[in-house]
Amino acid sequence: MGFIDEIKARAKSDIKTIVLPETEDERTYKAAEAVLKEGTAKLILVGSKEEIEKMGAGYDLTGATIVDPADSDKTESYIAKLVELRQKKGMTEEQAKELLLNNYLYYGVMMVKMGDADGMVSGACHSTADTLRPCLQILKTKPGTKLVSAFFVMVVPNCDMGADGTFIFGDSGLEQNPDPEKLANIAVSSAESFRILTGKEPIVAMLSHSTKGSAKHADVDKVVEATRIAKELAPELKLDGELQLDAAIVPSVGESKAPGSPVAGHANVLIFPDLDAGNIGYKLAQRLAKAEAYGPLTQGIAAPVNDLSRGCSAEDIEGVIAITAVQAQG
Ligand SMILES: CC(C)(COP(=O)(O)OP(=O)(O)OC[C@H]1O[C@@H](n2cnc3c(N)ncnc32)[C@H](O)[C@@H]1OP(=O)(O)O)[C@@H](O)C(=O)NCCC(=O)NCCS
Ligand SMILES: CC(=O)OP(=O)(O)O
Repeated sequence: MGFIDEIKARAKSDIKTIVLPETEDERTYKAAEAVLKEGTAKLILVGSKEEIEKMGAGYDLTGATIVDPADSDKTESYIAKLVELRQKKGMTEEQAKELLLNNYLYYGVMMVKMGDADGMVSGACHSTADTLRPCLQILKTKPGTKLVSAFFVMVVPNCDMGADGTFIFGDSGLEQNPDPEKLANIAVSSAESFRILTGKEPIVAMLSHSTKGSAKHADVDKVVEATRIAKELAPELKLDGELQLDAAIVPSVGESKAPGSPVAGHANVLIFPDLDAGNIGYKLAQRLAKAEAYGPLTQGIAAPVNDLSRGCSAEDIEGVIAITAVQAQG
């Protein structure tokens, strides 16, 4: 069974409720129909009832719950809770009401916060910043974590590298220019996400344009320092750096450029030095190697809320809903 089929089977074993707030986008309905048919999650569609009826007319949405913030009896309590949570940031009742009635992403996040849903998937027609900001503001980090970061699960066809073609790429969605400490945290969290989602041992490469001192630059120093911190944070992890991409995933190149490294040539978790590299890297693999790309998935956040690329397909949304449901199983 491939990665996403295994995830769907896991999702079906303990069904969770996922909110979809992008009811203005056709892909939401196509994905919702597929998820409901397959039974990977229960769904809540948030939006204007008239719009959902109109846009969803051609789809079988049997079993989905439709919540219109304008007439839901929960809206008042969400407004009060949002004011309580964001009062220190100057949020007034009018502002909370305006946000919750007009921005369905905020409404969806409040449903998760209040325990009325287990997770949320959004981002097909909102930028990552607009999708993740409400999640970060309202849900915050999970206990014991200081940093939320984002990763993609990449499934490369006909590939014997990584875990039979499956990789995690982090951070490819959120942290723009992580310092060494943040980069180390991204590495440790990404390793944990790999273990949770694939059930396999993570082998983590801290990527750079240099392998073991082959180039000198402050950017290389950053990755070397991040590697040191990550090893301190998680000494049991198979993690090494700094490694170039070929040294990280191609066994023969790994042996010649980084002999003796426990990671070189075998990495399945790729940690990029910054968001330029991570975001460009995942799109290269997706578009040129035709890899399946699920994400940006968040880690370190208090509840499972996941983003999408605006370039995603309905099938990508369907996959991310199943992954979110599995994350919600804890
Ligand atoms: C997500 C993003 C908007 C957060 O940026 P920001 O400028 O810090 O936004 P804000 O200052 O409004 O932060 C919102 C809240 O999230 C918190 N936050 C931001 N980044 C965080 C992180 N990585 N981990 C935990 N909390 C974080 C802030 O502390 C703030 O909390 P507060 O409002 O309670 O004080 C920003 O990191 C971003 O734009 N990233 C790039 C996204 C992108 O375009 N990716 C490429 C496509 S995938
Ligand atoms: C992940 C990503 O790049 O998102 P978008 O394409 O929406 O900017």
